Amino acid sequence: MPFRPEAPAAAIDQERTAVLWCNLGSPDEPTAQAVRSYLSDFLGDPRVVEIPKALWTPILYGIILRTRPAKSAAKYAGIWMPEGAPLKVWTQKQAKLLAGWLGERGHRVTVREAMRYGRPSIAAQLDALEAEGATRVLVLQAYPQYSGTTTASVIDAINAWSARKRRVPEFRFVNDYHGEPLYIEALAKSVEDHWKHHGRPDRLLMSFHGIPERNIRLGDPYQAQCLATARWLIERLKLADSQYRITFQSRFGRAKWLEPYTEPTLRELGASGVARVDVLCPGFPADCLETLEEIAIEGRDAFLQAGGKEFHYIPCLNDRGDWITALAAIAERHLSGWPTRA
Ligand SMILES: C=CC1=C(C)c2cc3[nH]c(cc4nc(cc5[nH]c(cc1n2)c(C)c5CCC(=O)O)C(CCC(=O)O)=C4C)c(C)c3C=C
Ligand SMILES: [Fe+2]
Ligand SMILES: [Fe+2]
Repeated sequence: MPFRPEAPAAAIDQERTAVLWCNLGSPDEPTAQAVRSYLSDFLGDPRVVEIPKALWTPILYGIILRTRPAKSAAKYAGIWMPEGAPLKVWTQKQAKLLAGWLGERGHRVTVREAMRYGRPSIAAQLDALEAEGATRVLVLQAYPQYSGTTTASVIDAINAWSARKRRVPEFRFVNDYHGEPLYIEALAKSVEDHWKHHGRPDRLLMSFHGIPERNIRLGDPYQAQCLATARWLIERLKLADSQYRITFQSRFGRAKWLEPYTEPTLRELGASGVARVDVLCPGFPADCLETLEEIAIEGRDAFLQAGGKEFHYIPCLNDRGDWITALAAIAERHLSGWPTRA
């Protein structure tokens, strides 16, 4: 039988577009066992801990994974939602809302959430999209500021999946959106909404997740992007220098991480007579352990114990309409040129 190529029109009709909304991920349950499995995946990622494997593996398995899982599990238990881990619940909801928004604008795209560590994994979601016939995938990440430790690690996971495939879909990656005006506007509105109900604080503290300072010296643009996001927000909210602080949280290990550190800053503010502080975490689009526990519980305690009088935690963007609109605008811009309209 002679070879009969498919008609070009039929081939084009078979193109399917998808958006993969990626976030860090959480353990399946708030138990030491589930946290151990999650942390071994997370902390075994060479993008996250850049210590040579021969040195790091014995420390990770011999020390960290013996003690940290139970402690972290207790913290997760304190913030767990009826539907599951907050980060997963919000990320899933964001994917649904984004799909609805894009659908209403006439785009024929599938949106799926995926987790870099834990479930649903990036590989499992790409397998599902492949089974549904997706031939183009736009990869969006829940990290507005680029870091090798997060953004590049998601790209590594996509590449690892692709390495096992004969037909690799056409991928597009959005590496950051730290200066996206609609993202800044959604953050500003979330702060203004809070202030409308609760009045204004003496200080607004903007806390970003930290990374080792060494990563910055080696070329990671993360710190510059966090500072730029904060700067846009400060300008939009018309804050004077005395009205805000920018800090970095979640230091891990003994190396120097980005400074100033969040918790010591909260203590310093409480001790120096600042009565009320409001904390916003602009780098986290979804509430999670780092915001609900480390800031809203531990940070509050630190500030009040040091002498502060009133502590307000301003929630992450989560399912705010203005944030979903921002996300959809970013998606739409990067979908352009792909025929997604029915
Ligand atoms: C060990 C090094 C770590 C680096 C580097 C790091 C960078 C980094 N992380 C986020 C966002 C999140 N991290 C979260 C939890 C978390 N982070 C680390 C360590 C590093 N993060 C650990 C060990 C943990 C797990 C919890 C614990 O045991 O303390 C989370 C929350 C996850 C959840 O389930 O809620 C987020 C989100 C960013 C943005 C970042 C670099 C820019
Ligand atoms: Fe982290
Ligand atoms: Fe933490």
